[in-house]
Amino acid sequence: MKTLTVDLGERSYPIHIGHGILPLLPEKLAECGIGSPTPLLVITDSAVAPHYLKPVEELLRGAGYPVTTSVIPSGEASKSLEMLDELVKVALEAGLDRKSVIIALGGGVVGDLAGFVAASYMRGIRFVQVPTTILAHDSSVGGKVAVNHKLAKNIIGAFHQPEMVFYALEMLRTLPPREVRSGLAEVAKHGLIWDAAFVEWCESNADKLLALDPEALEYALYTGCSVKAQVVGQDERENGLRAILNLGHTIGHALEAVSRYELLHGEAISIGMVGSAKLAVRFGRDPVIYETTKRLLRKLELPVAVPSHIDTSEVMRTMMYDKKFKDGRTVFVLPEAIGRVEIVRDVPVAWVEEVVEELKREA
Ligand SMILES: NC(=O)c1ccc[n+]([C@@H]2O[C@H](COP(=O)([O-])OP(=O)(O)OC[C@H]3O[C@@H](n4cnc5c(N)ncnc54)[C@H](O)[C@@H]3O)[C@@H](O)[C@H]2O)c1
Ligand SMILES: O=C(O)C(=O)C[C@@H](O)[C@H](O)[C@H](O)COP(=O)(O)O
Ligand SMILES: [Zn+2]
Repeated sequence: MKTLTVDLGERSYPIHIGHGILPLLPEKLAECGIGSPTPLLVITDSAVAPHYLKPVEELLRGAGYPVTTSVIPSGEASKSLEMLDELVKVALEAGLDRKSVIIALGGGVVGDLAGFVAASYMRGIRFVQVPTTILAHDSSVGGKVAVNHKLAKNIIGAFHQPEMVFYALEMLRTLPPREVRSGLAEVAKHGLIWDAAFVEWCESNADKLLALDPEALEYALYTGCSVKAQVVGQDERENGLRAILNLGHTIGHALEAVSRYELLHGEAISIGMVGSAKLAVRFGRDPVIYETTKRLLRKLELPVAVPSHIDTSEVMRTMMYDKKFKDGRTVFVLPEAIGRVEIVRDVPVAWVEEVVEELKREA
């Protein structure tokens, strides 16, 4: 097992990562100040529960924790105010108080939702991330928790850091192949924003990653978590640097919403990252950036074009709700080289629209 730290002063926390570490969960909980008999509410989803809820529950009960469980429907639709309401009811009926702890056992949907329940229940209780997807190497770190509004993704949320991230990689074995690919988009993103050598490594090891080779996966997820931890450690609340983690997300979030979440998060972000590379080339950056980005994402078997049925004007309208846009002015994260990005203001809306159209023609 390896351990990283998200360095945030009194809100610092460990990320434990490794294969076969699940049995260590109670011990690691106790180490971060959540000793038994702290009451726990384990929130998970309907696709994760059949594999992992019972073992996790047995482990925790065996260590003396009183455990309540709640299983939400799997899928993005669960990141909603209705589900928040439902989980608050569960928490109240279980008698959770301000000393209780929520355990988010699942992917980014469970993590974002359960984290937001933790951020808002009784004005904030502690929570722990137990990620079960590749994508969640990103979502479980950094404390962005949220639900969606029908007009915009992640628009109702908070910054609420977990007490610990416990990443037992043996749980990734049951991931459907499409979810494996989707998660690899955020792995690629961490390379593209921060580490050119890691981008090269991902390209050379794409086959191993897609086949869930344990060693390759552990290296990639450790590296991805470490990039995220470094960025969040320098800018917890996205006053500057942290915005780089949004590479591909301005176009990507709009595509996700307009596709009614038919496109998975990583798929939409993959297309968005190709769009950002195209925009960078329009600003005079080296076309090699675009070619490398696209080649890497293709190697990871991710989509690199906008599905032809997506309506460009709806994408443009939805994009205007982006949290980075201020006073109607566009703000984009664009690559300036492989492994390095810049924040660019006032990207002409016409260029963005043309790029989305180009990406559609390439479908
Ligand atoms: N907070 C953040 O910083 C952040 C970062 C990136 C993404 N996100 C959010 O994360 C969400 C996407 O996360 P995701 O891709 O993990 O999606 P997800 O949570 O929906 O999980 C993907 C699918 O895999 C299933 N699943 C999860 N773990 C499994 C396992 N081990 N075995 C079998 N099936 C499993 C889930 O039930 C679901 O059907 C989006 O809502 C996105 O906005 C948040
Ligand atoms: O942690 C961050 O900061 C990120 O931007 C990570 C993204 O991968 C993630 O999708 C995040 O939820 C996007 O945040 P948002 O503030 O643009 O909704
Ligand atoms: Zn993301």
